[in-house]
Amino acid sequence: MPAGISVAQAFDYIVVGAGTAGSILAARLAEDTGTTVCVVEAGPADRHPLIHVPAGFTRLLSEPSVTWQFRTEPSEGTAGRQIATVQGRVLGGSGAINGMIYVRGQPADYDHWAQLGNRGWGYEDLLPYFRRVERRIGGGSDGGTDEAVRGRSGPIPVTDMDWIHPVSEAFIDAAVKAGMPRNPDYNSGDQEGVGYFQRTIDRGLRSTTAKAYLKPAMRRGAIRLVTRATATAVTFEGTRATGVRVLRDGVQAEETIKAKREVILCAGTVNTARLLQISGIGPAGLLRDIGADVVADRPGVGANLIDHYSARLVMRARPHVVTLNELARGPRLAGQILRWAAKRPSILALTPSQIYLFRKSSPELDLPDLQCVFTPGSYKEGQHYVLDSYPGVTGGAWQHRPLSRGHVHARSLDVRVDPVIQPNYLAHPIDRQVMVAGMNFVRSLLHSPGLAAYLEAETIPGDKVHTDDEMLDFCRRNGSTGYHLVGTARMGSPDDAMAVVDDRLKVHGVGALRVADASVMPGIPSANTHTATMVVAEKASDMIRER
Ligand SMILES: Cc1cc2nc3c(=O)[nH]c(=O)nc-3n(C[C@H](O)[C@H](O)[C@H](O)COP(=O)(O)OP(=O)(O)OC[C@H]3O[C@@H](n4cnc5c(N)ncnc54)[C@H](O)[C@@H]3O)c2cc1C
Repeated sequence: MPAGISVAQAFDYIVVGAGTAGSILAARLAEDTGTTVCVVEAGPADRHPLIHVPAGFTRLLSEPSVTWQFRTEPSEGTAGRQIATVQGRVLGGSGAINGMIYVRGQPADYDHWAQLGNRGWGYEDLLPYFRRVERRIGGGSDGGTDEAVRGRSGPIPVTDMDWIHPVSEAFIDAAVKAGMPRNPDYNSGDQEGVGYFQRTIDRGLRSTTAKAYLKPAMRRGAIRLVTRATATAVTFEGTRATGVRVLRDGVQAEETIKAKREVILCAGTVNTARLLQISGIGPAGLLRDIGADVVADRPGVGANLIDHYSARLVMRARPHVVTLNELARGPRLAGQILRWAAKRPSILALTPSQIYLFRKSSPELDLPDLQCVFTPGSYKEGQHYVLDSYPGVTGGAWQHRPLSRGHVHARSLDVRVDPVIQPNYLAHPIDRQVMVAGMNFVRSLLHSPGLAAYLEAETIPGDKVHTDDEMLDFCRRNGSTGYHLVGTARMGSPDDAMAVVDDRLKVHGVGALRVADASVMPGIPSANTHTATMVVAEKASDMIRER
């Protein structure tokens, strides 16, 4: 780690944020001989051991040394509650603390982006990038992998679930009996069905873009990574971005790093919007309120915030059933640790949910609009990821493509003051309807005859909830973030007043500034958002390198 940042040296590119997207982008840009890249990351290096052990996920969420401990604003959709919407603040970003579930989404998601006028962002355009990211391991000829669609040699390992519980199999059987197809590969372009999630876990360890892209690129040189350094503003000459001001941990004075070609923001959906606003790019009224000099009046900066809102049901399992709740304690846990150390299937290398179900909430629909999940473990009511003291299982649901839209607004020019984050969950009536349909379906599966040998009673929501209105009320009081925030710097054409970047990810109204992270997505994919973010970064790198 350098003792100071040389303000004298200018880099070709400055990448703000060494998260999911920033780590890919910096690595790709540095592939061109002679190109210099400086990466500024607010968080520390990824030395925390729980980053690398998949089961560490639950603990990391409350670990302020590697996270932004953001909270949403109260809203009607959350019955006035605030929700902790933690984001990664460490090398690897949210990808270093996420659930490691690997979902591409539906071709129609990306075709919709293209239909909005974003040239080159349709599914067929993006397929080479989906393939370039991944190293699909397993799923050979009889495992349903279409070699023309999947990638076998990319940096990010994608593996199949290797830890199978009998109650998980019973849940899948129940879904099949209810008419769901068992899908051999939901990442093939045809998502509908039920089965086990694919994961970004390899030989028991989490993969991140920092480990898979950035670190190997740094060993080749040409990248200067500065951790524990928060970008406080983009600097401009007129409307051309010239660099970033940064504040390093424990240092009072800001320093300026200069970019000869471009500044690229990869700070994530919340921080990118806030950084644009405090740098003077955003709705003029908001900029004036926080005291920012207006560089470009772009009303869309911070608008269009989208997230998946999820809720869960819990069933108490019969006393003889050994669920994750029991395996994660005492001598059984010791056994699991030994298995993990020996690289055998273990609960230490699990994703938070193991089973997916992609489903249409109504038969008239063309495509699934719901993601439902199942895991043979359960958490205490009102507490995030604290296991129950009795055997239990959890089912959950969220709507793939919510229509509710929220916003991120800086409260202050000081990056240490958290911004307003208002996702407006369940504000749209269709979102409420689809949420309830998803919960009702999962509930029906949990109570199906095939599961009766394993499960004895519903504990959450339990017998207080019968009607759709009661289920909606339950979701409002108990639902939570999917941690899939996107959209606050959305892509769109110059004549779209609410667009923030164009389809080459250049920020409208200014020069030498791009955004390349989850914030540019105009709509939320029908997926957990890590894969789509990696694809945005891969495509951005080709556009910047004019390839
Ligand atoms: C808890 C959690 C669980 C999730 N689970 C899954 C999952 O299982 N599967 C899935 O597909 N998706 C999942 N996601 C979503 C997925 O991880 C994100 O969509 C994706 O990582 C976003 O990537 P990004 O590059 O936009 O932002 P990030 O990866 O968050 O990177 C942004 C980086 O920029 C840094 N930064 C921010 N502001 C500044 C600043 N001013 N100066 C310097 N650096 C800055 C941050 O510290 C961070 O490292 C999850 C997310 C979370 C938070």
